[in-house]
Amino acid sequence: MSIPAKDRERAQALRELLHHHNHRYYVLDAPEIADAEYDKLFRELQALEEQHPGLLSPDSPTQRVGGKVLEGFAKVRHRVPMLSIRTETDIEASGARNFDARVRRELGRKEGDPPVDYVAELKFDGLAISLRYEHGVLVQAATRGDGEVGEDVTQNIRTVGQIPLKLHGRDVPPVLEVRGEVYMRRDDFERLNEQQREKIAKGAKNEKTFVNPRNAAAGAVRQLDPAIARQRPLSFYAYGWGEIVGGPAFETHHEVLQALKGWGVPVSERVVVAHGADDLIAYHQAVGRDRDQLPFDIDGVVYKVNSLALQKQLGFVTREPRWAVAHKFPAQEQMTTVESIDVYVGRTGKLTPVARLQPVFVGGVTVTNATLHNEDEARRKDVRIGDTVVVRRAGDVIPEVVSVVPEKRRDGAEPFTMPRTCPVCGSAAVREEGEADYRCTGGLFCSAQRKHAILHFAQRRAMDIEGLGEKLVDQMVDANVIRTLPDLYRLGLQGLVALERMGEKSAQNLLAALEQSKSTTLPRFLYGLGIRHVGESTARDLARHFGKLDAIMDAGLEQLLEVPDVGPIVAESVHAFFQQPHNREVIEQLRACGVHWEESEPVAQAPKPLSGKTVVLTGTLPTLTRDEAKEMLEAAGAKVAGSVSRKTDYVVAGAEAGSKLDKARELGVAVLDEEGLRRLLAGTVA
Ligand SMILES: NC(=O)c1ccc[n+]([C@@H]2O[C@H](COP(=O)([O-])OP(=O)(O)OC[C@H]3O[C@@H](n4cnc5c(N)ncnc54)[C@H](O)[C@@H]3O)[C@@H](O)[C@H]2O)c1
Ligand SMILES: [Zn+2]
Repeated sequence: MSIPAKDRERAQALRELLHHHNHRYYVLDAPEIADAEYDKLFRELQALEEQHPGLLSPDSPTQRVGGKVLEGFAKVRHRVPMLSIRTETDIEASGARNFDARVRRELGRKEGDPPVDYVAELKFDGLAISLRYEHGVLVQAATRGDGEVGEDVTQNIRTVGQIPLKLHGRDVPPVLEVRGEVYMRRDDFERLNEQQREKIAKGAKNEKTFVNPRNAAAGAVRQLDPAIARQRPLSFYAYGWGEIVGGPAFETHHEVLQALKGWGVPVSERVVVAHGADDLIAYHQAVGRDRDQLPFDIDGVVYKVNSLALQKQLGFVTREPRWAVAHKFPAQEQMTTVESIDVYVGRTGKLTPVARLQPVFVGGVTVTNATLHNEDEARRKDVRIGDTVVVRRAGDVIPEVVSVVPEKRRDGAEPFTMPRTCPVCGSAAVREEGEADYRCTGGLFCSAQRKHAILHFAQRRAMDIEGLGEKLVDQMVDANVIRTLPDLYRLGLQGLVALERMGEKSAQNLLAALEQSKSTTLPRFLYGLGIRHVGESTARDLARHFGKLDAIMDAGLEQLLEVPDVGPIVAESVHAFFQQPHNREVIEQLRACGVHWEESEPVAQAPKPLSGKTVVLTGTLPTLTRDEAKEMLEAAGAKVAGSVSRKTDYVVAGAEAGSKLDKARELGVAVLDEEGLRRLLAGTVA
């Protein structure tokens, strides 16, 4: 039967595509597509070739293990080929039955015959390596390469602390090839990428970040410079073997793993012997549950027939043994593109940059966006619009962008910058010193913060509006009955009763509570405005100090700083809040609605003795620590600066004062000792 032209063309296209991605993945350690996507293309080609065996060619990616030997490494011909593993396509735990059924069929087992014994292992997501020990000494380490010929990476592998250079214990075979996976733990990976980002930020040209731990591990092992390989933290687990000459006779796979462990080779604690399909299913489920807690990535589990005699009987097909299968878990990482970076405003005014993604199925759900947390984080990861990114969703954790695929960045993509105004209401967005987040300062006006603002305003310790709870606020805001605080005082009976689940009686009660709340105090009202850092006690301090709301609204930073217990952060926050015209407008409207309180005259405050003065501390004082002196000065209103300039009013110098004292003398700044400092604080020095 002839093969339709379209199938022939598709198969050709798939072969080329897969060759390309193999090269990126196995040779360059820099994949451009997610594994799940690669697997899909791979299966499509497999299906076409099964349907039309005439399409099969020996160089098809389906017929050989993917790797190629990198120039610069010596070649190693494997005495026993390093194969791949067939992947079970049914991703459900019950998929283990397919493998068991296949094995039983091929072994000619009938229903009622005893179950086959298997070994179940984790499928580590790293790089296969073959370690050759001769008389117990590591003599060569090789990558899998194309399965027949790999790369000699002995120098690099010697730097992996977990790999013994010498085996110990009894009966070590004179020749022993240990096969296993070199991998990178997740925390080591995050740390490595962090360092890479720092290097790149400092202008290093030939550095890059890695897409995932697997590629980082592969890149480290296949690094031509062992000094660089040494800096990459790698780990290792053994799961098999190649050539063995001499030594004890083994009957099962599990026995060999135990022997390897005895000789000092790391073998995972999670290797188990399983009797039949049910045990395999239970293993798949248990590992699936624990997966997120493991310190390294696995992409599934592997089942192997335990008996070596049965393994031999089952044999191989082209690139895979018939006695083993990989049973994968849903991918936790996928690649996708960033369509835009939006800034989301939370109910308390916090601005969060969010990457809007081309929808992608990862970790069992379709993900359309991933938080970038804050400005520093977005900059650190350097995510830009149009970028191809790796998105990770593990367990119930919210999806996050792990890394950017640097090769796929468009020309001219701009780094992300945080807007300086709130994208919802246009008020200034500010980031306080020492904080990671920007916040909208339009608390009373911003629709993103509406519900929060109303609830805060209504609470018992603020305006005390009884009956105005969370459910009702949600309902009124969602129905657009209330947009800003003054709307509360414009509610009528009709409007309220029209709300669902609102009886006439409760509506009347609410109106009465609102009416009553109009008569309040300045501290309650101030607190109710929800100004950041203004709690009840600060509201009281402000009210007492200024007496009148207008005085607070018009106060400059200097004046605010004169209030006892008000420091720069609070002053800045109060100032910024009342600078927003929208906030002032809302306050005017509230007053126009009849909200009132008794104002008073400002409390005459003894001015702080050192207001407006700048002091520099240097050297060691006889009895005060630097922090104590600083605290005392600040409490007296002084600013404590780090360096001496013409603006410095005093330098307080202790023992071993250095260049700051010289500078003070040079500029003619007054110099005090501890005694002088105490007099200054007491107000007896001018
Ligand atoms: N994204 C891409 O562009 C791209 C390209 C090529 C391949 N890939 C991915 O590579 C994988 C195929 O590669 P593969 O042929 O190496 O097969 P594989 O990784 O799926 O399975 C075989 C490998 O599993 C490893 N392994 C881990 N734990 C094991 C255990 N307990 N017992 C035995 N082996 C264990 C070994 O290194 C072995 O070589 C697929 O997941 C595919 O998606 C991706
Ligand atoms: Zn806003």
